[in-house]
This record gives sequence, C-alpha cells and structure tokens, in this order.
Amino acid sequence: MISVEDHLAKVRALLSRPAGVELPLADCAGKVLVADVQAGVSLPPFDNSAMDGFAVRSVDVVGASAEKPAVLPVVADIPAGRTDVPTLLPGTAHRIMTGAAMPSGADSVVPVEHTETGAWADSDQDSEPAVRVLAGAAPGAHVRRTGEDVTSGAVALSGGTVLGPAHLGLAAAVGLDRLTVHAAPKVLVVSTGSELVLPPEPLRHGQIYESNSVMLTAALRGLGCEVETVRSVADDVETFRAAIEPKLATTDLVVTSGGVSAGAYEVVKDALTGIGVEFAKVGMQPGGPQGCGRWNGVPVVTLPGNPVAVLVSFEVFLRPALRTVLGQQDVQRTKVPARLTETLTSPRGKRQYRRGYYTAPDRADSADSALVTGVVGPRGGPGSHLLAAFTQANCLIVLPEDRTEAPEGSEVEVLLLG
Ligand SMILES: Nc1nc2c(c(=O)[nH]1)N[C@H]1C(S)=C(S)[C@@H](COP(=O)(O)OP(=O)(O)OC[C@H]3O[C@@H](n4cnc5c(N)ncnc54)[C@H](O)[C@@H]3O)O[C@H]1N2
Ligand code: MOO
Repeated sequence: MISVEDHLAKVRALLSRPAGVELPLADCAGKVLVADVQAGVSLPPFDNSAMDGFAVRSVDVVGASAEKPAVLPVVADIPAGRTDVPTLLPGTAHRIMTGAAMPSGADSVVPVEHTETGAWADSDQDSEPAVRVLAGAAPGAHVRRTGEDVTSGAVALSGGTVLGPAHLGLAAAVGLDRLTVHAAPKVLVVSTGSELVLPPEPLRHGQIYESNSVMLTAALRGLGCEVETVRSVADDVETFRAAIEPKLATTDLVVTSGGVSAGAYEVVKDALTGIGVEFAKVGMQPGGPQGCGRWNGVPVVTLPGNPVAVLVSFEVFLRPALRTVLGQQDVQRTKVPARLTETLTSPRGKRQYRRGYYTAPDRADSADSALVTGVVGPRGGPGSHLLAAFTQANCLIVLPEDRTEAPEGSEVEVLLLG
C-alpha cells in the first residue's frame, strides 16, 4: 500500500505545463493567465464625475442650503466623451455627466438632486443659464480620481489567475483585447464497465446508467480542461485498446474509471499493466485502488469505478496536480477545523474522506473569534456508491490514517468544497 502523498507525487510528475496561447478576451473565460499583466493606462484614466450634476469649486458653494442657495452661472456643458479640457472660472459651474472628465479648476461635483436649474431649463434666450446649489460640496466630493482603481504600470492581473468575468472586464478596461493563457489540457475521460448503459436505453437487470464520465467532465472543465469522453467501454481488453489507442496522439491526459481492482475482469489493469502504467493500493478510503503512468507516452490516471471514489480521487489527486501544472493559485482546498456532530469510525492505516456538511462558527459566540470552530456532520455513510449523499455535502471530513475513531464533539479537519 502506498501513501496518498506518494500517489499524488506520481500523478503530479506525469503532468507538464501546457504551452501558452494568445486568445481574444471573450475566449479566455475559465482559462489560466500565463504571466502578470501590467496596466497600460490608469483607471480611471482621468479625474471624472461620479454623478450627473454640476462641477464647481467647493469654495464657491460653502454653506449653501435650500434657504441660502449659491447661485452660479452655468457656462459649459460636459457630456461623457468630451475630449477637450475646459477651464472652470471662479464663481461659475459646468454642467457635467457621470463619467465625463472634470474641468480644470473644479474640485467637486454637486449632484443634480441638490440643485435647481432655472433659466437653463427654461432656455430663456436673454437670461444666462444658472444653477441654484442647495448644499455644500466638500473638496473631492463625487470626483473619481485618476488611478484610484489601477495605476498605469501596476500589475492588473497576476499570472495563474483563473480568468472570470471581472478579470476579463479589467483586461478590456486597460485596453487589451487578447491575453496569453495556458492552452487547455485535452483530457480523454473513459468509463469502463460492461454494466454501463446510456439513456434512452432502458436498464436491464444488472445494468446501471453511466455517470462517472459526466462527473469527471464537469470537474475537469471547472479547472479549464477540454474534455472528450468515451462513455462506455466493455470489460474487454481488445475493445478498450481499440477504442482508446487511436485517440492518444491528440490527448494530453487520459483519465479512466473502473477496472482497476482485484476482480476477474479488470479491463484497465489488464490492458495497461506492463506497458508503462503501475497499479497500487493507496492508503485511503474511498479511492483505494489507483493507477497511473504513461501509455504511448501519454499520461494516464486510472481511477476506481465507484462514483464517490471517482470524485474523491479527483479532489485528492487530479485537482491539485492539474492546478499545480496550470500555475493556478490556491492549489489546495481550504482546510478548517470543525467539531463533529456524531461519532465516526475509520479503518486503521487508511485516510478516510467522509462527505460532510460544515457550518461555520457564529463569530458573535466568542470574544476571541479565532478560538471558535465550526461544526460538521457526515452526509451518508462511508460507502463509495452513496452518490446522493455527496450532493448534500459541502466538505470532505478527513480522518487520518492513525485515527480509527473520532467521537462526537471531537475536532476534525475538513476540506471545504466549492
Ligand atoms: N476483492 C476486492 N474487491 C474490491 C476491492 C478490493 O480491494 N478487493 N476494492 C473495492 C473498491 S475500494 C473499489 S473502489 C472498487 C473499484 O473497482 P474497479 O475500479 O475495478 O471498478 P468497477 O469494479 O469497474 O466498478 C466499481 C463500482 O462502480 C460502478 N461503476 C463503474 N463505472 C461506473 C460509471 N462509469 N458510472 C457509474 N458507476 C460506475 C460499478 O458498477 C461498480 O458498482 O472495487 C472494490 N472491490
Ligand atoms: O475505496 Mo473504493 O475506492 O471505495 O470504494
């Protein structure tokens, strides 16, 4: 039996960092940025108004109120997009819209709600447009300063970031239209088992609907992989080889499920033993039977068939290994301590990963919030076929190899999922 860490190290060593590709921003969602990106412009690029209103000098509206308004002639109109720089003379106002550049000489904006306009609105030809300012404005009020968000030359996006909508919006805002991201690893997911059928085929006794490839596809896509699936390969070595071997040339990683334990029809084990893939029992539950290696030079990770074992194996091996080679930050799930709501037992010598529901501590319960731990209760038993219970879980409870019993109320470590 090998340790979880040893198997993880083997899986990690198989994978290499994908090359960088330059893509239009819209195609970068979910991909991983290769290197830091510096902002070519500041954000905002110029001092501008946060409100529709009037740009003024704050000294000209000191003490203004509804009873004692400051009346200022409105001598310019500045819509968003105006590119010249008008100068605001003392004792005057400029009408200004949200996002428009501040005129030089103005240091604050009075929102339109705090003003009354007379002649301007009446468009009386003879009278000068004027604004009655009904409230004072502190220096800087409603002005968005140059570089307040991002300074030109600063790192706007860090290498290793998984690009989401806000990141891509920021890239666009600093004037980029393409980014260099890691090419998505091409992963071939293969489900093996003669019992597997796909809808709309009705189930016959002894058959089940295939589900592992669906889980793995979702999990791998969530890491930014491109996934192809072969959803149901019969437990026959020649059929397996014929289905997969032609695809290896265009694949970066093969992930199989099923056919790796101790039975008479272990198709994955039988097909790949002796040609570069090694099989071992890992000291964990679920997910004990594992294998990894190379097939025609292509990395292969072979997972056991039980659905919960598949997902736990993904969490423990594939997720951290892929996040590492993709240069992603936060390779590990967040670990927190929690008190058990019921007693759990675990086999000696195996690290047990139980599905659990973690409730964070109520910080108000203690003066020293660092001392407060959350609570966790198991969802479902240890059986690795109990997929429905996994859908009720938000964490994995980790019981180490040397811990055979964790009594109710005792502290355990949990890995927060999602
Ligand atoms: N004598 C022993 N028997 C078993 C051992 C052992 O050490 N000695 N280990 C058990 C453990 S733990 C696991 S996990 C399984 C792993 O076996 P395999 O990897 O060979 O997986 P299969 O036998 O093919 O399938 C196991 C189970 O999962 C279902 N399955 C498989 N693929 C899918 C799929 N794509 N979608 C949904 N369900 C799937 C399959 O029908 C089986 O019920 O071995 C134990 N036995
Ligand atoms: O360890 Mo197997 O992986 O549950 O059920």
